Amino acid sequence: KSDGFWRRTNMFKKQQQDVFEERYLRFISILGKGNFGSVELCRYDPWGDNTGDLVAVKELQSDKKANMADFQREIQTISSLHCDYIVKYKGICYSAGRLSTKLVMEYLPFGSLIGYMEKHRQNVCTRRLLLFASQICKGMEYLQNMRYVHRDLAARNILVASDTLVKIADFGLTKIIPVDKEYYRVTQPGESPIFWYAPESISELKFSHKSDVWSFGIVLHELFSYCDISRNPKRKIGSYVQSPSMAIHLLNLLKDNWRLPMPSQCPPKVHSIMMQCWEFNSEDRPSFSSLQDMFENSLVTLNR
Ligand SMILES: Cc1cnc(Nc2cc(F)c(C3CCN(C)CC3)c(F)c2)nc1Nc1ccc(F)c(N2CCCS2(=O)=O)c1
Repeated sequence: KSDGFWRRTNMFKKQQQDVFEERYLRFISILGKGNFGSVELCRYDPWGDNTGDLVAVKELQSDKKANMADFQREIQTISSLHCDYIVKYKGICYSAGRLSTKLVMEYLPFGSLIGYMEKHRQNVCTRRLLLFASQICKGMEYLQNMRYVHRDLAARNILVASDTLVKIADFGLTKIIPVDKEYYRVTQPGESPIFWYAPESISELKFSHKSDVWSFGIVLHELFSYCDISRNPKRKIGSYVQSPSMAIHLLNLLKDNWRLPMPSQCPPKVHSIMMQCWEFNSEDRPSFSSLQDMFENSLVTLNR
């Protein structure tokens, strides 16, 4: 079995598969709703005196039984990940009444990176953007070592734990790369906006660590554009609109070597890293470990 397999199965680390009792899970507010289901802020308060922990609880839309298998896989995935730059799994809650399972995770108070950047864009300096970028890169390097492909890396799926810490969230589309292959081919097109997709993912539905690197380049662009999608040229070509003709249009643009322009006040070195992530041929793109070195160096030079 591959080393990724052994690490995932936690043969050596007793899985604290904590079960949370629904009666102690006190609803506070809805954090987000989507086609995936919903994520709620709750307090797990067995003592009933408000001393319990705040937790983020994700549950499937009850009518989406079809996704139950996907949700089970998401729970299996997130419970196997132990990394400072990935949102932490806390346990599961079987809600008897609704015959459904809820995924309990740590609560990150600052919300999604997009909301955070919109709110704090005035005082987030380049050094902090590079810190966030290198943290996302570390999280992705860890995922790669576990032989997982995220497949939906985007600023909307990055959460902010504090002013100096961001974490990767939402493993709903994450797949394991089989040991004998370098990529995962999905059977039907997903629902994610093709804006974050590598060319081979658009044209052949192929996903690999190198297609995650392409998406990481897009996240870099989002970071250094302060997640301001209004100033985002690809929005104009409507790549938020999912349609086959749009995919062909985007693919031809990429084949003609069109790429997102450098965001204003983005350091040229960071732009060159983005361009390396956006090499048309997946094998020409850097790995997350070599990207990590590039950030270490740029953080150092920026310090001087
Ligand atoms: C696991 C987790 C831990 N902590 C947190 N904290 C968190 C804290 C917050 F104040 C907010 C907002 C901030 C803005 N005001 C207006 C509303 C609440 C917030 F949205 C989140 N959220 C988590 N998950 C989560 C929540 C919500 C989600 F829409 C999505 N997702 C969406 C599609 C991919 S997604 O799965 O990432 C994941």
